[in-house]
Amino acid sequence: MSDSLDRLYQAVLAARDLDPATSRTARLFRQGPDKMAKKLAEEAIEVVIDAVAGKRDAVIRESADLLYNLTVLWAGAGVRPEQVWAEMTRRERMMGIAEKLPKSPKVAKSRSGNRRPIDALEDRIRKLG
Ligand SMILES: N=c1c2ncn([C@@H]3O[C@H](COP(=O)(O)OP(=O)(O)OP(=O)(O)O)[C@@H](O)[C@H]3O)c2ncn1[C@@H]1O[C@H](COP(=O)(O)O)[C@@H](O)[C@H]1O
Repeated sequence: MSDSLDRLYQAVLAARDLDPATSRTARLFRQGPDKMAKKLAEEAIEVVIDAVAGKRDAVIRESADLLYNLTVLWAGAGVRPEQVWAEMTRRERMMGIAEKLPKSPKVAKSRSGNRRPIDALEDRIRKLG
């Protein structure tokens, strides 16, 4: 899958400076990050609605639209796909290590309540050295 997204990302970069009248991607870049974010959110909602409705084929189509709009947003935000793959690999490794760790009491959320389990796990692994 990452190969497809890598190719799409390169295509999005290539379309960035095309004529917005004929290129949706160029138009999105011209409209800026707020529009990119709006389109991505809209696509995510369309995937959700179709999934809840059990429309499998629509979920497939809308998921492709979602991934397209995600790569456009990445490009607009200066995020490269390999940075996302690296983060996913990091988490995969941590989860792999986690399976071998002794079970620990559920990590209490910090007062702000926004502690992500993956970050708490990373702290545990770091403390174990
Ligand atoms: N992969 C895609 C791709 N996936 C989805 N889309 C478009 O994104 C839209 C997502 O659905 P929406 O319901 O949001 O679109 P819509 O119904 O037309 O409504 P609006 O977005 O116009 O409001 C669809 O119109 C699709 O045509 C894409 N548009 C372009 N690409 C690729 O991006 C590259 C650049 O293409 P251009 O943007 O055409 O230069 C090429 O490699 C293309 O294949």
